[in-house]
Amino acid sequence: MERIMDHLAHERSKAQFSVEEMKIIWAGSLHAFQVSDRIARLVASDPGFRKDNRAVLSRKELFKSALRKAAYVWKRINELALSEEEASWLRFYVDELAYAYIHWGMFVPAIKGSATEEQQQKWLPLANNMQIIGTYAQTELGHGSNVRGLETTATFDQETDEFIIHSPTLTSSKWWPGGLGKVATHAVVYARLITDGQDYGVHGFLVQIRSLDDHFPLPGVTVGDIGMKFGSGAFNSIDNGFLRFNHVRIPRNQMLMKVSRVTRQGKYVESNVPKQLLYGAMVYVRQIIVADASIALSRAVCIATRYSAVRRQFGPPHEDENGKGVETQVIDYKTQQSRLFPLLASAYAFRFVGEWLKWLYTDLIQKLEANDFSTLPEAHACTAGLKSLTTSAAADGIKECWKLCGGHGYLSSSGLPELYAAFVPACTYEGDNIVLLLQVSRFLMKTISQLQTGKKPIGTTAYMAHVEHLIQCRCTVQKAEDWLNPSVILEAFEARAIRLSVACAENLTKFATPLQGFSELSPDLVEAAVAHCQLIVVSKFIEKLQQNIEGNGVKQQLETLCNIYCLNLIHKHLGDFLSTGSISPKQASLASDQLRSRYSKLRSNVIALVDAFNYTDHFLGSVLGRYDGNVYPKLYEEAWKDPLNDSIVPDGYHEYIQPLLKQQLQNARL
Ligand SMILES: CCCCCCCCCCCCCCCCC/C=C/C(=O)SCCNC(=O)CCNC(=O)[C@H](O)C(C)(C)COP(=O)(O)OP(=O)(O)OC[C@H]1O[C@@H](n2cnc3c(N)ncnc32)[C@H](O)[C@@H]1OP(=O)(O)O
Ligand SMILES: Cc1cc2nc3c(=O)[nH]c(=O)nc-3n(C[C@H](O)[C@H](O)[C@H](O)COP(=O)(O)OP(=O)(O)OC[C@H]3O[C@@H](n4cnc5c(N)ncnc54)[C@H](O)[C@@H]3O)c2cc1C
Repeated sequence: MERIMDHLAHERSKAQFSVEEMKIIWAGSLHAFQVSDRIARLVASDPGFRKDNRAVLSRKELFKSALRKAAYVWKRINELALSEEEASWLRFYVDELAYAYIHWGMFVPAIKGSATEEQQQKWLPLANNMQIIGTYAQTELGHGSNVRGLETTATFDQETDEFIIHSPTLTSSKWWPGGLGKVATHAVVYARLITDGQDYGVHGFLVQIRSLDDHFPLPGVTVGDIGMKFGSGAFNSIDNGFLRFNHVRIPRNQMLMKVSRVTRQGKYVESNVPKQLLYGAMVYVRQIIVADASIALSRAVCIATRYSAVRRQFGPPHEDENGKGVETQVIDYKTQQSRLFPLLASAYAFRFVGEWLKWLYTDLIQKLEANDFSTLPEAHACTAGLKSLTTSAAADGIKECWKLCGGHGYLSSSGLPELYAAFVPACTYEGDNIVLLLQVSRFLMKTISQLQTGKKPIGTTAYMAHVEHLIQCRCTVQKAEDWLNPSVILEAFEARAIRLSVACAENLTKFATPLQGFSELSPDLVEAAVAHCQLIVVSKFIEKLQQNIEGNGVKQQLETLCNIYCLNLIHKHLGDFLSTGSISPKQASLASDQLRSRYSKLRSNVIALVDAFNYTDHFLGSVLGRYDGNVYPKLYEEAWKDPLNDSIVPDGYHEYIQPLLKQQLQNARL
């Protein structure tokens, strides 16, 4: 048997902590680690889940392959009688975007969140058994961010006890819903509710769009795919669709009636729950997207880190562990470290804030069930803000990782182009990132105005209670080591965040109306929101370190990562920290010194830190990120697999190359 050479073994031997213990920290618990590890291996060893040919498939082949895999996933879930938790891990590791993401991720949560108990009893078993396949049809051709501006109508017909769903204009066509184009049989459709001639705004309706017998669109329904999207593979395996209704009738009881309902007599009746609960599915998914951001970024970082340890360029002659003369590993260049290590730290930071956000969401749901809506505004602000912050950083980070791998990063076989193409729309879907930050700033301005009324800020805004101190406090750092003190870091971030918010609140008063002020100051408001969200990530990382963290050297590594995450943010947003007087130029320079020294401290541990993600080679899907570091032979092998190399002389030679060459030859002879 061929011995598998581990080109990264020397790197692994340098680690100063227990990788196995870190895997548990990354997974969240021993149980989560064990389940996810088992399912990851199950997927990796099953040829039915092969994905290495995705980049060369045509759109139709890619789509069909995604359909096949989705059906195979369902079959395996049933054959193996997987629990809900195991099934989620299976879908996750299969790593193929398909209609099932929207069915399970949005359609089912929308029903759970907005349907009455009775409606849930009818529809959830059908959806849970995949007897119907659903999509989430909110966005329209002319309206995405502005949900209140949706045009599709749902007009109540008292005579027949039905709603008539209609698309009055081209711009009212539903546009983008995943799984809609070719697969979904049902949709949660967001439409303006009209009864008794009055428009009550946007509500959710459950509408069947295709026959369950022959899959043809039902009468009055026009539906199709919106076309190819950015990048090969990636989102092209999903049929994002368009949908138009021509007076389609649905029974009255297919309005999702938890938040409000229409009676048999056509009377609109509000329940005692806030109307924002209609947007509940978005809060749920935004929280999941934060976890996705840490996964996507950590995948890219794992690839770039392993490859940076394998790749060698320039440098004074070194001897490797076998005494052979070699060039410098690119990971030892300080520029490479200053680009890569903050991304590694961010992956961990996002993991922990994602864990916390999941807790916040679970807590919200428990409170909502007890009719306590008090934490809804904060949960909305946190999910919106952290979704925005983490997806923007992860998308930029993946792109940086591809550049960190030089030319080879641009190859499909690096896995990075597809990862980028698949992840970058997360900056737009579930709310454009800027629009979401403006929601956060609205929440911050409201919190600040309530300080004057004596209302005590809670949760992630609790720091605002100390506004008087934070507005005038001075950072105490005198030497580089002082930057390792978590309370010093926290105070600097709190001071920057509150000073930016207070400046916005003061400036807003200078405008004739709040609307005008919000519009004029929106870039500043976005910066204040970013500062607040970064503070949340920083504080949750620091809180994580205060927990009981077991394992040889694990806590020390996490402390170093936390320091790098925070100090790099100070470095990147120095303008904010200096202009608000939160730190001085001298302290900024000490922060940079400390950051450099943290990179050196982390260096020998980075391969082990990416190993702790516990990603199989199947999941990573990258020649550059292989666990064994055996990059070059495998790149060469992959190159041979390209369809262009199926023949020695390419198709088209006889039509287009040979005549050209012959012509040139004849011309030369003349
Ligand atoms: C192949 C390789 C594989 C690689 C894999 C790697 C990648 C893995 C990724 C995994 C992918 C998963 C698949 C994902 C599929 C994507 C599916 C996408 C679906 C969608 O996009 S669905 C459509 C989403 N649409 C939006 O998000 C629209 C955004 N707009 C809005 O949310 C709202 O319109 C608005 C909030 C911005 C403004 O609305 P409006 O004007 O009505 O609101 P106001 O500003 O006036 O606010 C009113 C008050 O309501 C509060 N509010 C607003 N929203 C909410 C909410 N959601 N919850 C609670 N409260 C809310 C405001 O704060 C206001 O409160 P106030 O007290 O009055 O101030
Ligand atoms: C891959 C993918 C999958 C999707 N899946 C679904 C789905 O399953 N179901 C569904 O319903 N939708 C889906 N969507 C649609 C998605 O939710 C919308 O694209 C998103 O909400 C943004 O809306 P928009 O496209 O209208 O952007 P726009 O709002 O038109 O944004 C365009 C620009 O205007 C700016 N802008 C907009 N409003 C403001 C403002 N008030 N202040 C300042 N700037 C502003 C934005 O920042 C952006 O730069 C999907 C989208 C993508 C890309």
